[in-house]
Amino acid sequence: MEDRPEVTLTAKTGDSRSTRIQVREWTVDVVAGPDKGKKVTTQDALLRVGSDPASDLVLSDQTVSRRHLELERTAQGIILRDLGSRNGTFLDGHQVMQVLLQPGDKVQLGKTKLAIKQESRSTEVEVTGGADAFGGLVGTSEKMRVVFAQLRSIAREDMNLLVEGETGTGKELAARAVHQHSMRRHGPFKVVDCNLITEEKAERELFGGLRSNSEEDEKGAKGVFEAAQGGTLFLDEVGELPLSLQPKLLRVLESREVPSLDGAPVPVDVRVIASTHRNLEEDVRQGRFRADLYYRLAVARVRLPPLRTRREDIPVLAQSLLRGIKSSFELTPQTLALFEGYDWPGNVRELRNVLERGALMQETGNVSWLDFMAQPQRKVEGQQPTTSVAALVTGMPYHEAKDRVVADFERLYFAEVMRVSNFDMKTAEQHTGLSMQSLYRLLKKNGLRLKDLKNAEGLDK
Ligand SMILES: Nc1ncnc2c1ncn2[C@@H]1O[C@H](COP(=O)(O)OP(=O)(O)OP(=O)(O)O)[C@@H](O)[C@H]1O
Repeated sequence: MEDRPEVTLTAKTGDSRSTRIQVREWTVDVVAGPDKGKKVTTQDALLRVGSDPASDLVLSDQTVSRRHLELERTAQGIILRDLGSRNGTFLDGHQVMQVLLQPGDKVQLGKTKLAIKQESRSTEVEVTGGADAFGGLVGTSEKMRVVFAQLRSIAREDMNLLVEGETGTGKELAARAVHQHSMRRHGPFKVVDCNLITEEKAERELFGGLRSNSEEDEKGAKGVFEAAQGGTLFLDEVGELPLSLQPKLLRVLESREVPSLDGAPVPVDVRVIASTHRNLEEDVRQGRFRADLYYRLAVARVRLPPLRTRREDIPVLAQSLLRGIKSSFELTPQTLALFEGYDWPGNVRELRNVLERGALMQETGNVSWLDFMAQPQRKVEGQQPTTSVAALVTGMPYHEAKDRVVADFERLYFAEVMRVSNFDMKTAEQHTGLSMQSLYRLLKKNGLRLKDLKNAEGLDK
């Protein structure tokens, strides 16, 4: 780094209603190692480095861990955080876990060396002062207010949008908010989980052209593009769409029509919002995702920041989520401090899950909040597992008690079903008797991701 990183998000002008913010670009250069010459330039506040294809800077260096380190641009400068890498992160030969980078620092990880520098280029973003929500998204941090401003202006245009972010950061909520603030708000909002789109299902479920001979299809089930006519189609986890199907999706996006039963094309008027937790640009470079499709989808791009980089949002989010789960429980300053000190790997979804369980326990029993957080090292040693939720809700009105028990049951049930199904969705489909689509949505609703469940079993290193 030539210059010490300065404050990169600065309120420049503005009154109580509106503020203009300068967002500076910064670059991470690989200056030594197998990926020498590779670089990433970003305006985002967070950049993840590792061999995992979902990283922002993906390294092929075998001595680098999948999730090796992250760099966060803050008002104080750029903070480097090692993410528990196998071979460690070094500055001037000293191993570091978390450090504020100084000008000229070179970061060593495995055989790779990185140089980080702030660019002089910047973009001005107008944010509305005091706006702490957009649609269902809540947040008072500057990072979220920038996101709200971006989403608000994208909603007014009718362009396709790619929403990026880690699991549970609110990508689907952002897509819904854009729909609600767009000219299409009176039209439908349809969701497709691209994880579930197989070759066989694609024609029927996505494009609706070729239909099988089943009775349901005879009745004229439409593909989801037709069903979203006049509205918005949300392609959840678009990076999971098989390569073989990508040209078909591209064709629909380009021609704005889908084939009908009789073969004649039907015009479709749909805005597409896609989401991904992956680094799709890297997938394009690696040939896992078609470049032409990527550019069609990512006409506008918005990145949702992880919760650990905007801890100041936690109190307002927690209050809002508690209202959502109709809990009258009041969070103490101690609990909020505990929440603010935690990293929330599952982001806002994990916060919601912790609040659901924790509020119930605090209202009825007296169990530590630490019990519900995912990071095992934060759990209190020697504490007994919590007793059955059913036993704790008898003092509540019936409907409220039922909702609480069902939520608790679903989480336990699906986590166990996935475990005994060896984390195979097909097997779980048979076990549960649910359709793949319902199973997937129930897993998602309960904050259960296959990857995390496997991780917990030590299967996905
Ligand atoms: N900023 C926010 N304000 C309020 N609630 C939020 C926010 N972000 C996420 N949530 C809540 O967290 C949960 C997860 O959100 P959502 O499903 O939109 O995340 P996602 O990024 O699409 O997750 P995934 O990648 O796992 O599909 C939902 O209950 C949502 O209401």
